Amino acid sequence: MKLLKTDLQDVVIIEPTVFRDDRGWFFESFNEPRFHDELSKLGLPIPRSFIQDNHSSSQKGVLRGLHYQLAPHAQGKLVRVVSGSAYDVAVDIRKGSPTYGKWVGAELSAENHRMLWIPEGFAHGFVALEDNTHFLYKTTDVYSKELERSIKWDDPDLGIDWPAGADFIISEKDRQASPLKDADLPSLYTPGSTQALTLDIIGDSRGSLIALEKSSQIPFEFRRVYYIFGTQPEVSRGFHAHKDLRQLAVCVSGKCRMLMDNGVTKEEIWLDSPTKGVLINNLVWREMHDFSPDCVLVVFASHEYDEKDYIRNYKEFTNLVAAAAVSNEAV
Ligand SMILES: Cc1cn([C@H]2C[C@H](O)[C@@H](COP(=O)(O)OP(=O)(O)O[C@H]3O[C@@H](C)C(=O)[C@@H](O)[C@H]3O)O2)c(=O)[nH]c1=O
Repeated sequence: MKLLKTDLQDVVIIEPTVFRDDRGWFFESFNEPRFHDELSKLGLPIPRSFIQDNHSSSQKGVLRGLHYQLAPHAQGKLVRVVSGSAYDVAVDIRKGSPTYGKWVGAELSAENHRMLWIPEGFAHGFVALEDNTHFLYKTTDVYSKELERSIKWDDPDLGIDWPAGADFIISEKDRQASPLKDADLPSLYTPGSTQALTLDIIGDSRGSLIALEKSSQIPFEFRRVYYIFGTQPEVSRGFHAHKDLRQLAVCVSGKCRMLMDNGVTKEEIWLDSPTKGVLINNLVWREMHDFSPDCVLVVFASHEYDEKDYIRNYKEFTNLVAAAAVSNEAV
């Protein structure tokens, strides 16, 4: 499997290794460890696990998009075509992103077996270039009718260079979509999201060194660093969320199990190497379990300590998540 960069840093084309013989061909259409490994090599974040698969069929000229979902059901999509061909487009719609409003396109076909990885925070659309184009995709979150949104496919502010052809066939919903300037958009980071990071090692014969700098490794201005150590294995900690605070946690020695919950889905990650970090955005309920006796957990925090920023009651947390979803819907 080869990952090819596009003009949008986080969007990549995946070219699987196809094994051909006189019977036909074979390829791995998805291999999670390899996918994660290849993303890490490009310094890209590891996505949440895929939890839904979709399959659509379109006749030539059908244009679907530009679609996305808001938090807490934002979706990353791994898309491919298994019959026919399509011109596939991803648009960076993350407010505050250096590539905000920029788009990339790629031809995906049953023939070239190419896939496109479109992370959360991007809008997605495609036009079928042939009849009977079958589009298959994996998503990192479930479909949400309430949180799905569309941006107008021909918004002049985007200037997408769709392949020329006959009149496109477009659903009524997509005809009614907003232009980017009026759309309800995600931010560069999504409250309620977490992200596993593989930290770059600078090493030589003397050993390894990891340097954490704002921007390259820590995507926020950090104002505080603290560390947790000497926690007994039977003791669990955390059990709170933050209204605004964002953090990056790394076990520089030993290990512990982090449980992160955005009020809708739960994720677990073992911090068991100084090369593994986890970015925890605001509105994430976190718990830390199974500390090894030698565990030293270093945390980089976006703000100084402020008790008022803590949400220590789980019910209050889920109420806040629900209120954030409703206010997203109302925008
Ligand atoms: C996307 C989706 C739709 N549906 C239903 C809703 C509706 O009744 C019917 C058809 O939905 P749509 O018209 O929105 O289908 P479609 O226009 O194909 O939507 C898709 O477009 C591409 C570009 C994407 O990126 C996808 O995420 C998705 O938004 O299927 C689900 O039940 N689950 C799903 O995951």
